[in-house]
Amino acid sequence: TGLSRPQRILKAVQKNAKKGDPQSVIAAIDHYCRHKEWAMNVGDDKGLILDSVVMEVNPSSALELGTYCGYSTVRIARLLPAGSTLITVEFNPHCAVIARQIIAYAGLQDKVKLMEGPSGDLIPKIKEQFGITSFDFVFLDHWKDRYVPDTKLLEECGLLRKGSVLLADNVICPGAPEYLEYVRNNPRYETRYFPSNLEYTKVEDGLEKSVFLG
Ligand SMILES: Oc1cc(-c2ccc(F)cc2)cc2cccnc12
Ligand SMILES: [Mg+2]
Repeated sequence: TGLSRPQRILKAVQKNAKKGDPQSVIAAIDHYCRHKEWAMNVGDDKGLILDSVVMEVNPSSALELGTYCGYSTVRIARLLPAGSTLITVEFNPHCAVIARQIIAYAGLQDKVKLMEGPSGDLIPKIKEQFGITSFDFVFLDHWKDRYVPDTKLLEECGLLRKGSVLLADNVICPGAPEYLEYVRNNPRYETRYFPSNLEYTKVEDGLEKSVFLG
């Protein structure tokens, strides 16, 4: 009973962050999850790698699979150029409710479109719903058994183009072995592993960056 973990995270943001200041929202969540209670945000260590890849790609169109409370949504959207759109997909309606509030608190609601539902059902609807031809950048951070089917679906729906960059969280912990197998043995991808650690811990984890070659 009482507040859920996402609700406690939202409360920490409202208490410790400044409205309209994405960096303070990120810092408030990281402080709470490092010192009060762990949560499955990409976190500050892997977040620096995420930031550098987003800045390198400088995407006009970006997709995130797995919103959770919106921490990485804020990390990505804060770096997007004016006029760009980040679509984020969340399966859990309660998380979606919290994420919308955290994204709005950061002042990034105009750059972000949150879709609620299973990624496998929503990905085929993105083109018609948002008029997006393809994604420059995709962040995979949802359930690990969906990484391969959703990557194949993005290919089949023509949502990837030559040079599209996929960045996948948790390829070591909890692990996405089938996904690593898929991108590392596929001539249509140029892939590289960025070692880091599981959010707020010393446990090994990392991000796999894969460029679609068309
Ligand atoms: O970054 C993440 C971490 C974990 C996770 C949960 C329990 C552990 F003991 C270790 C890792 C799960 C995720 C599920 C979805 C997206 N990201 C996750
Ligand atoms: Mg993750």
